[in-house]
Amino acid sequence: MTSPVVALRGVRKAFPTGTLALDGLDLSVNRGEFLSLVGPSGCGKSTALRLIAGLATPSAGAVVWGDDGGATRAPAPGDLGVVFQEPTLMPWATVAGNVRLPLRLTRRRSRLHGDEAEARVAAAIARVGLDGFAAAYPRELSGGMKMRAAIARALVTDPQLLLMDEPFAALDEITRFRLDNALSGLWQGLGTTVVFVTHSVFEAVYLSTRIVVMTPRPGRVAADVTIDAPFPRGETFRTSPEFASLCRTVGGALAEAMGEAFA
Ligand SMILES: Nc1ncnc2c1ncn2[C@@H]1O[C@H](COP(=O)(O)OP(=O)(O)OP(=O)(O)O)[C@@H](O)[C@H]1O
Repeated sequence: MTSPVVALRGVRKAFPTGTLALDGLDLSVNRGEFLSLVGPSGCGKSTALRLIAGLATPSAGAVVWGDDGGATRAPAPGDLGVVFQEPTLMPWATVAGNVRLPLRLTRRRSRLHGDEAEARVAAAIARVGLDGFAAAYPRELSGGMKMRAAIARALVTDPQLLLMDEPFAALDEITRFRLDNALSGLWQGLGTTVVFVTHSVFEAVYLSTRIVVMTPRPGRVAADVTIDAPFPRGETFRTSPEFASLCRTVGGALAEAMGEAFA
């Protein structure tokens, strides 16, 4: 029996410009899963993520948290981690200073003492493979390292849900593969629920336990595909016939959603 962390129920989102981004979107995010959203450009993937993050509100329908039978209780600060395509680090602060920020914003609630907060920051930095860079400034880091710092910052509060909007899209392919591996390892180790937006069917299949394919705008669910290949999934999986077959299934569902034939 799966238990939802959050569900979008009959969600519609219309912007004041007249754009109808989402209409009739029903999507449950189950505890512990790695869920990817794929879909044509402009179908409302980021909008769906922003609604879950509480950065926007639905025009109709509801965002329902937990098993509370329909209450729309928003999560407490620190229960959510968000990572965008741009790492958005504070340039004047070190890696440790950037990673510490969410703890400073939520410390009163979590009553973390200074030492405990520092230990959490150090652990988060180590988790993403940035040992030795705690005192470095963002300008001293590569694009991949900046993204690792952004992930450490998102994970430092041990969120129950991690939302990621095309986090690796701007990185070169080798760095992207490395970060996919690092993220997959983190997810397996932490048991956090992840919702991940990507344009890459390959990346979605490699990382996910489930992929939701969305229709063109206004977005809703076109297909829901379970990816039940075992973890860890290294290069052996990436080059396997099973991987190729799953990519064909998801690619086919995407082409169908777009009303195209998939060769
Ligand atoms: N704040 C806004 N005001 C007006 N229109 C918006 C706003 N945010 C998004 N949109 C529009 O809503 C639609 C969905 O946008 P969204 O960014 O959610 O799509 P997406 O699937 O994430 O796109 P992409 O894959 O290209 O990143 C688009 O047509 C976009 O232009």
